[in-house]
Amino acid sequence: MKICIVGAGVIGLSTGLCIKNLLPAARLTIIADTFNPDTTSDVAGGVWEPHFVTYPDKQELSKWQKTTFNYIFDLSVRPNAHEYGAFMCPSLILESDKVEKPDWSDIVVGFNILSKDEIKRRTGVEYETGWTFNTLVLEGSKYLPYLTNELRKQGVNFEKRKLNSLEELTNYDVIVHCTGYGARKLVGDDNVVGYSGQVIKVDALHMKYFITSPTAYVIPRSDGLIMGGTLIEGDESRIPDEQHTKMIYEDCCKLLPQLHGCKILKVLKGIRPYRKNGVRLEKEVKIIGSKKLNIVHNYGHGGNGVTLHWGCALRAASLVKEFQQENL
Ligand SMILES: Cc1cc2nc3c(=O)[nH]c(=O)nc-3n(C[C@H](O)[C@H](O)[C@H](O)COP(=O)(O)OP(=O)(O)OC[C@H]3O[C@@H](n4cnc5c(N)ncnc54)[C@H](O)[C@@H]3O)c2cc1C
Repeated sequence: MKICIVGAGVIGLSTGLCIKNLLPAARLTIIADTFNPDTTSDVAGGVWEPHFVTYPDKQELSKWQKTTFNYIFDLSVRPNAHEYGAFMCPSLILESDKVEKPDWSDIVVGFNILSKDEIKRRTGVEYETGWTFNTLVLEGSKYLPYLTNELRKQGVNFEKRKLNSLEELTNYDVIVHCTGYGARKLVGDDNVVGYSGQVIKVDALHMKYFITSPTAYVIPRSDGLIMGGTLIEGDESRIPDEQHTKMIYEDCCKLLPQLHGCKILKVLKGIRPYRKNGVRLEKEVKIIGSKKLNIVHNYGHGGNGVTLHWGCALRAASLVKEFQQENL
C-alpha cells in the first residue's frame, strides 16, 4: 500500500507514526513545503490546554483530548523524557470574567478553583476566575525531531515540495491530508481561518510555571521561557512584528515583574489553523478522470494541535486502514 501524507507539522508527523504502528508494511512518503523548525507546530506553546475548541461530537473530542493527555503523560515519565520535550507543568489560569469550570478539568491533574481572595493574595491583582492544576508541555523543538527520526528509522521518505492540488498525487493508494492552515488554499476550504500568533523566547530559566492572564502568558521551556502572545484573525504573515515583540515583553513583565531584564533569544510567529465547524477528520473519495483519490483529512486544529494530535492521529490511521480493508 502506497500512502502519502501531505504536511510535516505535529499533525502530519504524528499521523505518520500512528500509520506505521498500525500498518508496518505500508510504504509511506511525507510531502511538505516546510519542515521542522519552520512549521507553525514549531511555534506552538506546546501546552495541553483546550482553547476555543469546537467539534460537533463532544464525546469524540473529549476522547481525543484524553488520549493525547495520557500519551504525553506517558512520554513525560520515561527516563529519556527530555528527548521528547515532554514534562508536567504547574499551571495557573486567570480570567477577568466569571468562567464556568471547564469540561476538561477532570483530565488534568489536581484541578482547583481559587477564591477571589486567594487570587488577589497570590497575584496582587483582582480577577474573577482563577484555576490551578498540573498539565503537560510538549516542546516542538524536541518532539518534532523525535517524530522525524522515528519515521526515518522506519524507512519513511521525505519530500520537500509545495503542492497546488491533491490531484498531483494520483499515484498513491491513500493520501492523508494534514496541511493545517495550508488547507484553505490546497483544498479550497473557506471554513479554515488563520489566527496568527507571535511569541518570544527569553532566557528566564528559573520560571517553571505556565501562567496565562487575559493580556499575557508564559510557558516554560527546558532552555528558556516562552512569552506570549498575539492572536490576530486573518493575518497570514509569518514575519514577526517589532511592535508586537515590545508589547508581549512589557505585558509579560507586568504580569510577572521578576521577568524584567531577561534577554530575548528568539521571536517566533505561526498561523493557528482554526476551522469554523471544528477539526476535519474524515474520509473523502474523489474521482479524477479514470483515477480515484482516497483521502483522509486531518486538519483545522486551531490553537489545539498539540492538545489533540495523538487522539486525532490514531483516528486518522484507523481511517487509512478502513480504505485498505475496503479495497481488499
Ligand atoms: C503562538 C502559538 C501558540 C500555540 N500554542 C499552542 C499550545 O500551547 N497548545 C496547542 O495545543 N496548540 C498550540 N498552538 C496551535 C498549534 O501550533 C497548531 O494547532 C498546530 O501546529 C497545527 O499543526 P499542523 O500540523 O496542522 O499545522 P502546521 O504545523 O502548520 O503544519 C502544516 C504542514 O503542511 C505543510 N503544507 C501546507 N500547505 C502545503 C502545500 N500546499 N504543499 C505542501 N505542504 C504544505 C506545511 O509546510 C507544514 O509542513 C499554538 C499556535 C501558535 C501560533
